[in-house]
Amino acid sequence: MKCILKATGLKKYYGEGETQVRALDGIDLEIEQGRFTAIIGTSGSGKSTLLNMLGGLDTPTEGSIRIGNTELAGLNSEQATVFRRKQIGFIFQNYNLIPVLTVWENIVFPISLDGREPDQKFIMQIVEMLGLESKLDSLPNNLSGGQQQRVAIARALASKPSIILADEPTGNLDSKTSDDVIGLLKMTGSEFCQTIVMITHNPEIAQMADRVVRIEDGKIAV
Ligand SMILES: Nc1ncnc2c1ncn2[C@@H]1O[C@H](COP(=O)(O)OP(=O)(O)OP(=O)(O)O)[C@@H](O)[C@H]1O
Repeated sequence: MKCILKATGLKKYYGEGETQVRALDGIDLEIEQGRFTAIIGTSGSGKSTLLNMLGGLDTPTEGSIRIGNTELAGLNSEQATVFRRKQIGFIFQNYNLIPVLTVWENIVFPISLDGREPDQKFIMQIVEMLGLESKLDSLPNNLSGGQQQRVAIARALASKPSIILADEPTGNLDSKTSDDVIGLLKMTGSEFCQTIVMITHNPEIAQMADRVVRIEDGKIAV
């Protein structure tokens, strides 16, 4: 299968000298297109740092990241922002919805930022899959945690990114809601042929992935 995301010799060090933290200490990782990869590891092992690097939200101390044919280090910050918005959908544990915007406005917000027209038909398909049709005019604070996370998923999918990066997306949800959300994410992922990379502490969710990568002390455990 085609490799869509490749990290080579990835290192991220914070600080210097005795207090230096080696959050990532030499990661080589290839992610295949269309697959669901779970990233697991103990707290502080480097999972979020890795995901942030893979999505270009932070820059490595050393090493390179290639997404498709694009080398992230070759982009200036403006190009990187545009690239991220088009190619990557992010989902975070805390949903990161904008409280003063309605559900619909939240979903289309990243697309409007790019000055693009939202594909209304496509987005309504996602909205229906996620069971959000009746909530489009609501404000996020009036929704349950599971509903808010579904809005965040819809927002991540709406710009048709090739990669979804999710950092503990179900960390704040009960187990039933969490299973539903992961099920929906897997379904939309396979429907739209998206590559999913997800950090999880939950072994049951990791079991649903095509591949599990364990991080230990900033390295991939073998
Ligand atoms: N901005 C920062 N400055 C200094 N150290 C940092 C910074 N961000 C992360 N670290 C350190 O890097 C290491 C890896 O952190 P990271 O958040 O990637 O771990 P994690 O595996 O995602 O943890 P968790 O499961 O608790 O979210 C930790 O020791 C953390 O304290």
